[in-house]
Amino acid sequence: MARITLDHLAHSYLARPKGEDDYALKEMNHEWGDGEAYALLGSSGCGKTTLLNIISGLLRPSAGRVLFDGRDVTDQPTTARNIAQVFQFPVVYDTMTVRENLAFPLKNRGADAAYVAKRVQAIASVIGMEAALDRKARGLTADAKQKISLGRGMVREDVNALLFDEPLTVIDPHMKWELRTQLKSLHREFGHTMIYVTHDQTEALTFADKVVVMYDGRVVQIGTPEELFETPAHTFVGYFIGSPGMNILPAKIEGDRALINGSSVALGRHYGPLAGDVTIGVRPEYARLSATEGLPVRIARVEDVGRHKIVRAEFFGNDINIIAREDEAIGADMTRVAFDASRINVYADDWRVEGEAA
Ligand SMILES: Nc1ncnc2c1ncn2[C@@H]1O[C@H](COP(=O)(O)OP(=O)(O)OP(=O)(O)O)[C@@H](O)[C@H]1O
Repeated sequence: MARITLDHLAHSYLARPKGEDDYALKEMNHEWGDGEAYALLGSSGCGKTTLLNIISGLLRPSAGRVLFDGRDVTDQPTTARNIAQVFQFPVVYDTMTVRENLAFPLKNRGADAAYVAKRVQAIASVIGMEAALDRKARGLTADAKQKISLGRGMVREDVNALLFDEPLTVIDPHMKWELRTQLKSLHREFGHTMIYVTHDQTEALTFADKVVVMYDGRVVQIGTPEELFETPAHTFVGYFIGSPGMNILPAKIEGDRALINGSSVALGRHYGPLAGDVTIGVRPEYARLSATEGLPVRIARVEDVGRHKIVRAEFFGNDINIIAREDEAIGADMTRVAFDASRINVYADDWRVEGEAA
């Protein structure tokens, strides 16, 4: 397994990039820990696949270096990097049996027969295909073929890293959950460095120790699911993670208070003067309706989603979402919203500002 270093890494698909906008990946410097499971999360076109292809060696970056355990691999082809990859669509040999497909990466490297047999059996059990081991891959469903691809990706124990590019797209929803859980337990067992590309936050949050959130060619935050929830480093993270995402409300900050349309809201921390476009971020979980407390709000509708209710409302001309308990009565007298001061984040030009203890 390897520690992966991205050193002044940047990529443009243009031959002569002029400004920053011409870069699919803006310059980044990161070190990803040996044996950790990372999810690369972001919306379509933010650069996830570009970054994964640079790490795997399918793409040479236009600037910077990639290092595995401190060793420069930037100019090495994929085959020399000793990594396993699983793509969105199945890569299997139709004329081979499931067993032969799973054994292929091991036999290719000259592993001995007893080890291959044992390992194939273990992986077949992880992907739930023990009963189909002697069937030809031809004729299997796309779902089953993708499970074989996942198995082939995981069969070798000696790889530097395991890279997944949206591998569960063709898998049915129930199996998705099961495979994700299996991947996670496999990671615990073998400690592979894993990088998993997805645009699905549930997939990212259940799979990864650390989630790398990308936006517009940049890594905007690397954090645990809890950090992304509690202290999003960028408003995009606040908005993208959570269901619904964080409320972003224009405000003026004065010390330990935010002014919204002239009304004052307590903050958990103290802030110095801020430049740029200033907003506060409040998760719907940390906003509550009240008859007496807080600022005026107008409820537009209430959605009962089973576990809780999502209240869609208007707040000084902005949309705001509030999560209410399932058993909470929402009467006509609920005309105010109050926020949990210690959970409010402050942003200047979309980046989180770290306040001082009040
Ligand atoms: N081969 C290419 N040539 C030119 N531009 C490309 C190429 N591949 C990707 N891009 C551009 O680079 C940017 C990043 O694309 P990339 O595929 O890395 O994003 P992504 O986050 O993986 O998106 P998706 O989830 O849709 O796969 C996009 O603007 C895309 O249009």
